[in-house]
Amino acid sequence: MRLLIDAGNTRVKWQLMDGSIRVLEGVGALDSDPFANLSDVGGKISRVAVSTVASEARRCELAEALSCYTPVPPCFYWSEVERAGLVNAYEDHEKMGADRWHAMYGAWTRHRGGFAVVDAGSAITIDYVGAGGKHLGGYILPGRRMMLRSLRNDAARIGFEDHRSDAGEPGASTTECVHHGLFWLWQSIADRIHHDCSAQAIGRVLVTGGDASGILAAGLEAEHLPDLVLQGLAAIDAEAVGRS
Ligand SMILES: Nc1ncnc2c1ncn2[C@@H]1O[C@H](COP(=O)(O)OP(=O)(O)O)[C@@H](O)[C@H]1O
Ligand SMILES: CC(C)(COP(=O)(O)O)[C@@H](O)C(=O)NCCC(=O)O
Ligand SMILES: [K+]
Repeated sequence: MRLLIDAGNTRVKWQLMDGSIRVLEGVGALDSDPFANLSDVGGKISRVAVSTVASEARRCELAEALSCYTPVPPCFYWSEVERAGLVNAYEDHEKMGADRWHAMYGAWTRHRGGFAVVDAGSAITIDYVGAGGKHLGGYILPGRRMMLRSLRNDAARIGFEDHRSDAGEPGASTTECVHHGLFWLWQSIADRIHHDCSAQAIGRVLVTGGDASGILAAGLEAEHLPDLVLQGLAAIDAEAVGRS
């Protein structure tokens, strides 16, 4: 069986696959033993494929954590210049987060037309791909927890409650101003993505990441694929096995 891992800055997401069947899955912070559910099945793992954007130290910790469950060495996959007609816009492709490349490739394996990929994770990334597979570039913005954390930590007099809100009207308390402000920002991001897509004749938006449902609630018209990074990673790993 194949273990697929998407290690983001906040959480590790994994799926254990038997061919195309998902046998087990898990999610959790690296420090909270996210692979605990693998204890009974570790011996059945024959391949481990990883997409990570965490630091080099965290990458080593991940490999260490995995070694408690399987002796199979993890295979790390990174951003590429090109794959099967999908062409990276970055001059220095190694600088692009692996998750962005794998999410775009997951989208590319599903839709050969143009698309936008929105990954609302620790950071929010938006990437545009034209109909011919050319990556047109993207954006990186702070994500929900990052924004709230910076407001809490970097301003002395912004005290607010934890509170999820799907309201974007002007707030009448600090808590409302912060949470409505976040939703209002997401509404603006959604509008802007729709605008960019129509300007570039992109007809499809795919969204993934821990805050995908929040961005959808803010009006983003998109297909929600929570495991898009793992889908791209799975396709790339399968192609690597096919070649060997
Ligand atoms: N249980 C959770 N723990 C942490 N973040 C969560 C959780 N549920 C939703 N989120 C949201 O998901 C975002 C992180 O998304 P995720 O896809 O896990 O990030 P990453 O891929 O960067 O690890 C956070 O901004 C947070 O608002
Ligand atoms: C932008 C990201 C932090 C998003 O990762 P995430 O928030 O999902 O953990 C990650 O893709 C990354 O570290 N990128 C490197 C810089 C770049 O893509 O240009
Ligand atoms: K991610």
